[in-house]
Amino acid sequence: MASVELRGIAKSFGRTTALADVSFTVADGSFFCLLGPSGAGKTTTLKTIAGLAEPDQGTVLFDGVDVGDVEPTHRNVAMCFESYALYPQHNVRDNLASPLRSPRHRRPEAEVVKRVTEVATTLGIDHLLDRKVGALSNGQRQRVALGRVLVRPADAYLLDEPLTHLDAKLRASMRAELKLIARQDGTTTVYVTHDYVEALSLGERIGVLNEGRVIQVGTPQEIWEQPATVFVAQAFGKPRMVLLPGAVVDDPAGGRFFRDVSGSLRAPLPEGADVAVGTQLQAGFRPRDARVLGPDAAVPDGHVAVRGRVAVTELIGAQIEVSVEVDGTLLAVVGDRARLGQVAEGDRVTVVVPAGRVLMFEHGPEGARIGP
Ligand SMILES: Nc1ncnc2c1ncn2[C@@H]1O[C@H](COP(=O)(O)OP(=O)(O)OP(=O)(O)O)[C@@H](O)[C@H]1O
Repeated sequence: MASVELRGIAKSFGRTTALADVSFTVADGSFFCLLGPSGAGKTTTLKTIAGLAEPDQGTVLFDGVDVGDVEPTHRNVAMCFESYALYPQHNVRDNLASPLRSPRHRRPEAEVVKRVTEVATTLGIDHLLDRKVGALSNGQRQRVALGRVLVRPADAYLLDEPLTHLDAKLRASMRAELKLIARQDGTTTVYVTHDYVEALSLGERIGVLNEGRVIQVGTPQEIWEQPATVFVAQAFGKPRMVLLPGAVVDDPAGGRFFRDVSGSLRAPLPEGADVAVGTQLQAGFRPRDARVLGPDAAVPDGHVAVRGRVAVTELIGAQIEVSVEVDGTLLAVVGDRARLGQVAEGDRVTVVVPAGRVLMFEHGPEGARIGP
């Protein structure tokens, strides 16, 4: 086991910049999720850690030691790619056992059998041990590929979207298993995903990557409650965080506040924020934090309100999603069917949100959050 640190990694392929500036540290024995959209540079980051991609700039350190000159085979990391490399003509048992039979990591046969059985049982593929890999479904193959990584002790596991080909139910149970395995073994794990639910549920810390840059690193709670930018805020949560454009205005009673372009939302500025009058900002809140009231409802204490018209309602099981149009911006609210079920398309409504749940961001898709 080892800590893994990346310092200022840059990597280009021809004219494509895959990594512009990537720095983060994964503590020894911890589970780190790297989240980002397609093309963000997640796989290239993993390959750089594994030594399969040589950075143009920057340093990779294991336990504080620069591993720039250490060959991939000597880095003692186990990596699982999304496009898994298995031996199709061999059965599952031999595929799982092969890392433990290689000259470098050879183990006594009794230990190999024990370990293979354990891993196969954990991943729910023990009934497939005698089956040829070529005769498996994609989801089964993906679990074999993951098993090949987990079967041998390593300083770090590097997992690239290892659950994408599984159905939702299996993915959820594999997530739980993975969490258990990583905790029990205490192996440093870097887990790449573009699924925010996976990142939030698995990661002790999460690094958010976009266009080859680390935008924020933090615990799931920090990332959720204090997103560094609009990009991070909108990368987590479905429906996405709602953003209303507006500007800072003078409060005749003293101080300043935020007013959205429709003029109906007035929200306090974050404590300590020193933003000039006229500065364009965006107010953001999570659809789950909002409630829909009647058009003339009184605004509850400690809440802010915005008025609009219901554009669409959509039933999602016991929940209902209501899209409210406010001066050209669609604003999603999610809640219980029982609570929101009375709302009909075309209704005039008041959307209320606890003032403490409203975040302020600078203008633009990369706008930084203002406040502590
Ligand atoms: N071998 C390569 N040759 C040329 N360009 C590459 C190569 N590998 C990656 N890239 C480019 O670098 C960028 C980052 O790619 P990378 O595979 O790291 O992204 P990713 O976040 O893992 O994406 P995905 O989620 O789609 O797998 C992309 O623009 C990609 O096209």
